[in-house]
Amino acid sequence: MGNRCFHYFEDLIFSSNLRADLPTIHDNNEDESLSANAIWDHFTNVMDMAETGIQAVSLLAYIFKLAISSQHGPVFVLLCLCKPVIRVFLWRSLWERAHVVEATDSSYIRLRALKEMGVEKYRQDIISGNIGEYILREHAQAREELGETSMGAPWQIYESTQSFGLRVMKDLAGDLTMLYYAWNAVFGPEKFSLASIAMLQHSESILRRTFSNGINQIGELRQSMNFMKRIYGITKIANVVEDGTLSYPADDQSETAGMSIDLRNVSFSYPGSTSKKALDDVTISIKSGQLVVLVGANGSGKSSLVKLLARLYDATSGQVLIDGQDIRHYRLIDLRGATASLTQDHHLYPLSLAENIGLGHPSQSLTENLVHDAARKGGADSFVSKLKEGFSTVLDSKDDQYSVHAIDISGGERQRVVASRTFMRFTSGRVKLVIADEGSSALDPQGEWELFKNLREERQGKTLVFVTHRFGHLTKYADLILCMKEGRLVETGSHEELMKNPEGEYFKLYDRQARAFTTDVE
Ligand SMILES: Nc1ncnc2c1ncn2[C@@H]1O[C@H](COP(=O)(O)OP(=O)(O)OP(=O)(O)O)[C@@H](O)[C@H]1O
Repeated sequence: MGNRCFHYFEDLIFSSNLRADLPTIHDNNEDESLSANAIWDHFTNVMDMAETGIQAVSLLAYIFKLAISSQHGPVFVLLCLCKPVIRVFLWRSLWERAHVVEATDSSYIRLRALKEMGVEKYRQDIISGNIGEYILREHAQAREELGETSMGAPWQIYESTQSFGLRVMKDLAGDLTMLYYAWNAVFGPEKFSLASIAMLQHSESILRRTFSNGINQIGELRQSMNFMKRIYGITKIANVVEDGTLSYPADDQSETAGMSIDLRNVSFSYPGSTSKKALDDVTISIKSGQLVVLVGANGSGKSSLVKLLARLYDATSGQVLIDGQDIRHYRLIDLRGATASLTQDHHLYPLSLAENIGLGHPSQSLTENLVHDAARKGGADSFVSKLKEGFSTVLDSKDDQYSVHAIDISGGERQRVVASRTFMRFTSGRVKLVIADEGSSALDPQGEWELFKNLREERQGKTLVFVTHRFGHLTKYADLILCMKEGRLVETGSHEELMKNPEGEYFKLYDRQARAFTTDVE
């Protein structure tokens, strides 16, 4: 039963995660804490609390009966309950109110950041940079600066801020039964037998403990119930990027045409971003079948632009038109099927290399000759064939604690596998837009040259949009070069046209790169 519940929660989270798009993940990132383990813990908490509740009611009935039979009546029962009841009313929990927790203490923030550097991800940099001592020193200093400030959880800190008077009142309420015994001992000793005092005291202390436990758990109960509610909430979260209804490509569209793209006054800010816009009033027209190259300094908005084309995000304002229609009107499944993207952010899946390539076209992922052909075009075949298990090799998944493989490949080899996946995608015959965002950044010059050559050979019926910092391979073949600066489109044209303006951004970027090879001047 436990296992089945656990798997049910696990599958629910897994399918919701797979369904969510990027802005939705951003908006709901608090739900990273949502795991089947956590839910199972909360579920068992609720069960424990129900048990405590039943215990408390039974004990109360028992004490009531005892008190009546020993002639102390309901007054004594009321006194017993005073403390727990007062605690209920004075209970102060952060979970009772909507709250946002933000750390503002700079020493606290620094201490947390330094602690974070203890994880494996930073080991190599810390060892090779020889900065272990530095981190320890800074950590000690931040700890000292933090002084007595609590590092506790926000809800604990909140509970401890209750006024002194109220806390004293809560404590005094616990001594009322003792006062009752004392009063009776002095003014009516005949009412008590030693046996009845012992029994009442014993039952009272059990009742108090049970109530205290229950009350301590009230905050947890709320937290647990809210947590459990969230699991059902995540299945209902609608994606921010809404689906459209139009098929793509439209039936009347030529089978052989690539995607045409128009951006009209497009501005874009990332969800939650308070800094400047990633794209600011960009207007672009890309014709069907063109080879377009996007250039610009770091942070100029190139990747953001191609993310809008892949509809990973929607523009904040303005319009993106695909073949004359608003991109939001098309069915997402069609648009994504018509787009092949190759970026430096792509990862390999913890599956075999064959599947890693084959998943470019999932329904043909096991078709060996297609996979091998894609691997050849992506430049992965030569290194894969040298691996002992060839295309069946499963790479070591660093996140899998039970993984016993020790096989890993270089950054450039990974990029070749991802590029092969893109060539595999072409075999669907549905691709009309190819986006390559620095997808060759880790390749050696020969590999990069071959990749671009192979991509150009596949360009029939496709529009190609490349993002690059390296001029040469691509810019000389470009039908259109778009030059970005600080989120704005500052220049467009062919290489020859743009090179005619020595004051232009493109000329400066090109010139700086060319001079690196011809002079020693910085
Ligand atoms: N996920 C994100 N959340 C918030 N801001 C982002 C995010 N990604 C990028 N930005 C910001 O958006 C702006 C444009 O970034 P973008 O990645 O589009 O630039 P780029 O031209 O591709 O840069 P690079 O050449 O370094 O890859 C930058 O100011 C960047 O800091």
